[in-house]
Amino acid sequence: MATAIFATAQVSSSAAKGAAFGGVIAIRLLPALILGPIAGVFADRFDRRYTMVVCDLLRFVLFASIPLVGTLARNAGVAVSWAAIATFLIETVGMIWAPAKEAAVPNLLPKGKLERANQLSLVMTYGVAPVSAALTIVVVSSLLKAKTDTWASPSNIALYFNALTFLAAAVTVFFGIKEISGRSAKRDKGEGVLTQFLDGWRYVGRTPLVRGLVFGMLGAFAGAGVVIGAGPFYAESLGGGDASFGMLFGTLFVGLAIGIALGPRLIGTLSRKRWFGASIVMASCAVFLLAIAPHLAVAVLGALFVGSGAGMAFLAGTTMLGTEIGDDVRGRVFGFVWTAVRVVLMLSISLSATLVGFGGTRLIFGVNVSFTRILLAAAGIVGAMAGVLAFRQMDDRPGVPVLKDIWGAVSRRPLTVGETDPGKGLFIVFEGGEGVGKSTQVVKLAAWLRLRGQEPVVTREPGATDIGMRIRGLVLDGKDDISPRAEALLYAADRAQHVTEVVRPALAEGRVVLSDRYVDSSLAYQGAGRTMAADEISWLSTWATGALKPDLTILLDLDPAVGLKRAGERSGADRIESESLAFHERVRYAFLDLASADPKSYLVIDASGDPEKIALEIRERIDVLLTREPAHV
Ligand SMILES: Nc1ncnc2c1ncn2[C@@H]1O[C@H](COP(=O)(O)OP(=O)(O)OP(=O)(O)O)[C@@H](O)[C@H]1O
Ligand SMILES: Cc1cn([C@H]2C[C@H](O)[C@@H](COP(=O)(O)O)O2)c(=O)[nH]c1=O
Repeated sequence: MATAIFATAQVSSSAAKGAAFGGVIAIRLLPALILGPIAGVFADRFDRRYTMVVCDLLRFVLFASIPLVGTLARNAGVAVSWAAIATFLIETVGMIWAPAKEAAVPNLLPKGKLERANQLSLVMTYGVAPVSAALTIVVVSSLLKAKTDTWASPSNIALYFNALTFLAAAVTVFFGIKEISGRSAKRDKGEGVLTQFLDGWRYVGRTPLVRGLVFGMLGAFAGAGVVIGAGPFYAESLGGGDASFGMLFGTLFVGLAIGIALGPRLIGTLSRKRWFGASIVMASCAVFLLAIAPHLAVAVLGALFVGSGAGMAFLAGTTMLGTEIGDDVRGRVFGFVWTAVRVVLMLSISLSATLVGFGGTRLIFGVNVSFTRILLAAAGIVGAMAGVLAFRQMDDRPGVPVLKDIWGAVSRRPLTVGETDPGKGLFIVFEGGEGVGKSTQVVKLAAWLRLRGQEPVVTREPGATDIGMRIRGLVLDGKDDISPRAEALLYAADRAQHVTEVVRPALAEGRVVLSDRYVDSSLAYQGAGRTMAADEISWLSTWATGALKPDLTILLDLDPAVGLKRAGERSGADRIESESLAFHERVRYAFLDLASADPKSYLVIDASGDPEKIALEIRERIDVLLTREPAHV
């Protein structure tokens, strides 16, 4: 806004003002075309914190230079030319900054909190920031009305302020968020820039999830572009003018905010992959409703649904880009998606505005139909097709009826698998990496419970049943190459038998069950360790256990290097213990992520301390649980 207003302020005729405004906007989009495809390589190749800091410092200097050059040159031609060049450079730098930032954020948060973080970020970016910017510019303009020709004109002040925000961001990221550099130290694998660039494109092409995300996002943005481009003519076709257009546009944004703010609460546990496709289909159907709306009231309803569908799809899409795509390629995927989205949006806005301008009205079956409506109907159909395509590419619950699944999630009765009453017992699970002391603590807690007159059932995974023992032999002792999917299924099979044969009967009798490992081990080892999709592993375990959840999970957290050393001193390394340290580090962080996403269900303990102190900490928590639940005493 500041740069476009600055450019228009430098010229006087209305044609020149229009050209200056449009020129600045066009220049802002140009770098996306030129630089977008390789911007992601920067984010994957270099330290993301330094990339962000350097980009912000450059933007600070460039923004400040626009009013400075204007004041010093005292020549409209020079000022506007430099504004255009600086704007181009700012946008170019922004193209490099954005994938670095987007790729860094998922490493700073537990996976379970990323959706919340994205909600906050989207509301700030598209809600709070533009409104505050518009208000600031109104206030600054009215305060400085008399000083339009000096260095302190409103647009100059806005630009200096803008420059300072980038300086503040650079300082914050450099000194305050050092963790951004944390997990990226081993990223440079000696590959050339071109190889990394091509690898990124190949990854987008061959990964169904990313393909689905790209189809869906591009379809949604093309539809949004058509709605924006055709908007003024559409308002006319409803018999309204600028006020109707303003109302529809405003409603679209209200819908967007509603989708982003309330969507996750509405759909509860529905698979995010299904939610993404379904939201695009919903937004596209609403675009079709706009096309056939007979009057403004129906069109306002349509705009509300277009906005909320788009908001939900945007939130689900950005969250999945963060949670489902590996750190090493995430920058390139973000770079690719943002570039494609900008180009599609720009093209669809300008093409649709041009087309409806020339299109006029057509006579169809004796009815006068404006070309705007035909275009909107086509956009609705294309968008819905993109949504269905995305849904099919990404569906993680094939065979589960879609509408029933959505209704189950909305009505809080998700279509889980054979969910049964867990009984009145207490189910305590010990989790953590290798050698953290789970078995040691299970024995200590069992002994304490016996002193209190309880007879706990002590069990473990894998291997608590006869079948489980054979599975344990296969997954841990065998030298065979087991594929990740087969491994996940073997652990799930052990778990199904374990729950049916040992855990549920004991809980039904009201006993306390202490299990050394459960579902979280699969999420951590097969999900994060083997880098399989977490929600697929989760679904498999839910199916295997009939959705039986522990009452408390005690997570013993320890540096894997220390744990593996402890375990190695005890016995030789098995198939999983022999995995790399990086594998075990991923496992550790996955356990911590799970605990921080649901802190009430976990007790996280530093396992490097004295075993007796750890046992005391556990007893204190169990004591509270047993006292609160008289059935177990
Ligand atoms: N807090 C502790 N400090 C030091 N050593 C410990 C501690 N707790 C347990 N150990 C020792 O570490 C080794 C591994 O402990 P334990 O078998 O209880 O771990 P675990 O988590 O069950 O391991 P795994 O998952 O590999 O079966 C044992 O030799 C045990 O005596
Ligand atoms: C339940 C479960 C376990 N694992 C792995 C984790 C360990 O390496 C072994 C079990 O050995 P322990 O000495 O009994 O702790 O199996 C896994 O990868 N996935 C799982 O679901």
